[in-house]
Amino acid sequence: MAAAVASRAVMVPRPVTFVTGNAKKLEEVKTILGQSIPFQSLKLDLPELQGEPEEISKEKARLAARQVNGPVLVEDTCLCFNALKGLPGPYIKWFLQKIGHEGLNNLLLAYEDKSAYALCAFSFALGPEVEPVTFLGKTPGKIVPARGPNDFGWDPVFQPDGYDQTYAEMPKEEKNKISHRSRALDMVKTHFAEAGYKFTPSNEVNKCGPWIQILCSSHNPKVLYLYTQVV
Ligand SMILES: O=c1nc[nH]c2c1ncn2[C@H]1C[C@H](O)[C@@H](COP(=O)(O)OP(=O)(O)OP(=O)(O)O)O1
Ligand SMILES: [Mg+2]
Repeated sequence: MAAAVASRAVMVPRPVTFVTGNAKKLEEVKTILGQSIPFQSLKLDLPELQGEPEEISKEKARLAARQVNGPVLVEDTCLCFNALKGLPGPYIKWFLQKIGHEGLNNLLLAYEDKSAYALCAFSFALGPEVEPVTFLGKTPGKIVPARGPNDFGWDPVFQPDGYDQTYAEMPKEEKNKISHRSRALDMVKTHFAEAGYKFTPSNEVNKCGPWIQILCSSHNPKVLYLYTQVV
């Protein structure tokens, strides 16, 4: 059976590359994905569109796929305040840089509603000619005065619903269980599983390094091999 599939395989000798300029994101993605979707990473700060999170993420994937000329995974993260109708949203990076944690709290001073949600939009593109698919993960919570270590973005000011700790105060494993990022990655994993991607060790490939094959199953018209690298 496996041999029959392999004989119809179209080789795509490119790894899935996760493109990000953010080392902390990469760390979480590595931990959450584990060995389920092995990938390599490329440190690149891609230009970002203005607009809705899904479109920003898709456009990042298109740019990344052109740069890498192969399969890519990217993500865009938003922090959305309900009292501000979803802002700062995708612009959180610049708000955080300019006004910091205290400034983010101050934005909500005039409102009783401190509720917010963290949103992660992952996009996966098989290559520069293929339209990306997007997966959204959302975690509701509220904005609080900063608590906990200040080592990842707005983690100290975001307290997810049902917890009395901020993202920053939680053990990493706890954040990774409930985070916007892990929820979106669950959908990425499901997509890979439903599309029929299977990880099959290949002796051929293993000879050239720590590579793993993803075998895209027979319910796709073409059988693809994607090579992904464990980093
Ligand atoms: O789980 C998180 N917990 C706290 N802060 C976070 C998280 N995830 C992203 N962040 C920060 C990074 C950046 O200040 C902004 C998102 O902007 P965003 O454009 O998606 O990230 P980025 O420019 O750092 O990396 P990339 O090269 O992948 O676009 O929120
Ligand atoms: Mg960015």
